[in-house]
Amino acid sequence: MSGGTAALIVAGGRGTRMGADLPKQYLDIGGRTILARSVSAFLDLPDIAVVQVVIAAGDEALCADALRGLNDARLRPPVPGGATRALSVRAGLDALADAGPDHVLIHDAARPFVPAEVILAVLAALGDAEGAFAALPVVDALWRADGDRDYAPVPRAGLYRAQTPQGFRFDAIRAAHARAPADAADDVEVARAAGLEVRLVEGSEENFKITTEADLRRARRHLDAP
Ligand SMILES: Nc1ccn([C@@H]2O[C@H](COP(=O)(O)OP(=O)(O)OP(=O)(O)O)[C@@H](O)[C@H]2O)c(=O)n1
Ligand SMILES: C[C@](O)(CO)[C@H](O)COP(=O)(O)O
Repeated sequence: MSGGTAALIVAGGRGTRMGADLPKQYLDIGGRTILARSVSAFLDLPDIAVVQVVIAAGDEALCADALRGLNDARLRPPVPGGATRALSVRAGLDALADAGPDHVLIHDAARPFVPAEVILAVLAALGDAEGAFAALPVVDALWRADGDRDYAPVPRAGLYRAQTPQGFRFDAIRAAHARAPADAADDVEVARAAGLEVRLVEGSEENFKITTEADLRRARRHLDAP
């Protein structure tokens, strides 16, 4: 493959905040794993030419079980990530280099309900920007708390909650990640530090990240919703 758009699904975390017996991306929701749902969201789109999953070293059997039945030539064998999300992204970008994509959409495996329209909106924005990401405005009052008695209001005007996918020109984000700190919060931070122009596009409340057990209950309710 040369050109086109790659999807990079980061699944190298341990899910410590979930506190489950398995890393959260391998948990089943409604008969499919979180990882399989996230990967399928991109395989369902003909716009995606190749999908690369990044896992923690040693998770190969868990990943194979999680993705069993996903027989799509665009899905590459998983590669090992790193100790942080940024290092996992870097490993995934390096693994994609031989495919030579024009663009890459970087997505958390922990966001299994990403709507196609959000993915396509990020992809469309890459038509005339070096990067684009899904985000939602903060709509609740924000407080900075120190314990349950000492807190102060935080102005929320102009604040957004970043989601994924976060999409970029492939060569630009790969070069940026090669120089990025291992603790970069997300790929927008890496891109902007490298001077890339990154657009914000509307995300979705359906595109929530499964982080804690409460999110797992929310996800199961989401599937039952009419
Ligand atoms: N070293 C890491 C850490 C995180 N991730 C991925 O980045 C996404 C967002 O990270 P997060 O929700 O924080 O997942 P975990 O790191 O697994 O969660 P926790 O912080 O609770 O351990 C997840 O799909 C996770 O698998 C990754 O690929 N490599
Ligand atoms: C990248 C991200 O999804 C943007 O909101 C989020 O930062 C990933 O979760 P983490 O807990 O920060 O690893």
